[in-house]
Amino acid sequence: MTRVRELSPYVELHRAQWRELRDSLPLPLSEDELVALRGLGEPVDLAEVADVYLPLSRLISLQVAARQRLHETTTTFLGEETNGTKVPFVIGIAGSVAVGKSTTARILRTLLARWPDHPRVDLVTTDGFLHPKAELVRRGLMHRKGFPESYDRRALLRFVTEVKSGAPEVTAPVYSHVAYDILPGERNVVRKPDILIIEGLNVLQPGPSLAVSDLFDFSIYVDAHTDHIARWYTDRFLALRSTAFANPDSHFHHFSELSDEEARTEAEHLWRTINEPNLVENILPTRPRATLVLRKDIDHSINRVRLRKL
Ligand SMILES: Nc1ncnc2c1ncn2[C@@H]1O[C@H](COP(=O)(O)OP(=O)(O)O)[C@@H](O)[C@H]1O
Ligand SMILES: CC(C)(COP(=O)(O)O)[C@@H](O)C(=O)NCCC(=O)O
Repeated sequence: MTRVRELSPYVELHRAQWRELRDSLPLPLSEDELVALRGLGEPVDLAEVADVYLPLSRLISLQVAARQRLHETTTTFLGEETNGTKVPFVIGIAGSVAVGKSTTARILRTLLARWPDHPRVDLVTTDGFLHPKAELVRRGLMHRKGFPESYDRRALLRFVTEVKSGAPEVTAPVYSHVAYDILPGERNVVRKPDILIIEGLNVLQPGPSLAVSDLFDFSIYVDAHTDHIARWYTDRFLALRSTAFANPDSHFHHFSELSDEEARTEAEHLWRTINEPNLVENILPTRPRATLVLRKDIDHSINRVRLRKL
């Protein structure tokens, strides 16, 4: 194992080194199951699940048990009964638009739920905590979607606090890419999970006071070269013309008729004016805070893993 440098809190491992840490765990996922978890344009294969995600699920599983013992220590110190109650273990997954966070989150969710010690794994995406469209318009933030100020950060913090406090049922709002808005009356319900995964662009942002990242027990940053992500964003935009944009109800339906060249120009404009500045100004600066960084090559494959060990 190579150290990044002396006295560094990180260890950086090539995939071949990280793979060894699987410790002969069997692969509990079939090809068909993986296909159902993959997002548009995400080519992750079973070899990557075995090499990258299985060791990761083993590390997290060990940390879930250790964290539980730590909570019990605090409860005992306070003179309270432990009663065997478990505090949900919270994992944050951050990274740019179009880097593949949602695929990472879904694979991890599925693998973690196959461990007997923590079968109840819930996944919530932070787009549900975007302010509704009318509020974004009122605040002049329609071109800042995904920036920290476009979210109701207090509601997100309250949501995770309630889940960690053991509330029997906590609900989160639901965002729709089709409506381009929060869906009124729809809620995601979370009922005392063993593990909660929170996935979103800016989940690792620190706050002026307590931020949601302060409640994470483990965090993952999905990383790639900015120019590569720009290409993935454009490629996905082109592919969305015949999938999501083809839906007449889609907010972006007018894009479905664009030629390749027109679509490329539009995607590059959206990338340059919204998603790249958000990545550079807000998301990338949070990378050093992540417990684990998954670094992708231009072909989307994960080739390096950086773990914070201190
Ligand atoms: N305009 C859109 N219409 C429909 N689906 C979309 C649109 N933009 C993104 N998506 C989907 O939403 C999910 C999240 O995308 P994104 O926020 O870019 O994160 P990531 O690519 O890192 O998972 C992906 O599955 C993507 O395919
Ligand atoms: C909905 C999003 C802000 C991502 O939300 P997240 O779940 O990461 O908080 C993003 O996918 C998005 O739609 N951005 C707007 C700019 C664009 O469409 O490229």
